[in-house]
Amino acid sequence: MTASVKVVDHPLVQHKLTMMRRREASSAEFRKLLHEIGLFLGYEALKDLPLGHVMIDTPVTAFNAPVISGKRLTFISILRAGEGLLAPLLDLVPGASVGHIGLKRDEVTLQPSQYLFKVPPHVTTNLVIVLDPMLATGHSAIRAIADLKEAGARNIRFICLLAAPEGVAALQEAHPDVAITTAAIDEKLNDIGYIVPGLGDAGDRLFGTEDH
Ligand SMILES: O=P(O)(O)OC[C@H]1O[C@H](OP(=O)(O)OP(=O)(O)O)[C@H](O)[C@@H]1O
Ligand SMILES: O=c1cc[nH]c(=O)[nH]1
Ligand SMILES: [Mg+2]
Repeated sequence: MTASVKVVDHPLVQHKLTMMRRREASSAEFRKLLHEIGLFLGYEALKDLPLGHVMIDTPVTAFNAPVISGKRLTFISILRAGEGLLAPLLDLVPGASVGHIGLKRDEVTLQPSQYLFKVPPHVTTNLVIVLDPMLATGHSAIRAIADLKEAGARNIRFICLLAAPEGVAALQEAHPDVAITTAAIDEKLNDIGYIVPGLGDAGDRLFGTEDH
């Protein structure tokens, strides 16, 4: 069975995404908006975390109160652009462990090459959330998740800001066990592998490295 694809269509998310897509949005605006949307995406992707209970004292009474229990979390940032989602996810779950996978897409072949793979040992037992704003051909996400499985990860979810239908289909085909949470599925890829209408190169826009 194929895992779910959840599009977070909340008006606040859609509005903020529109602001990000604008050519004239600065890196500072882009980063801030990605952070804000990342909080909503994380909220949605983690909504089934199991709860336990602990006894606490409020100023009024003792109370058996809900707390997150059981699942420990590892966030995996696909460099560079994943860093823009890592920060809001760590705001939500400060105690999560963090791994980094450095991938750079070749502009001609559209295949990613890996320059870093550094993940904590608990990926084998934790719930692993892979973060990358862009799911275009899907090659980068597919490679990252394959390498995480090779490292022993078994329980993996993927959060992105924006997906192409081609990327969603490819990721579902390669990793049918991985649920996807995104703010939008756009129309298509263009002939150089960019999401249309998209927002351009997320890494460059986050870090201000686009060609001038
Ligand atoms: O689905 P795909 O076709 O693989 O494309 C998506 C990948 O491309 C971008 O990274 P990029 O290679 O530009 O690296 P960067 O984050 O350093 O800019 C993006 O952040 C994804 O990792
Ligand atoms: O549209 C795209 C496709 C791949 N990577 C990006 O950053 N943007
Ligand atoms: Mg890039």
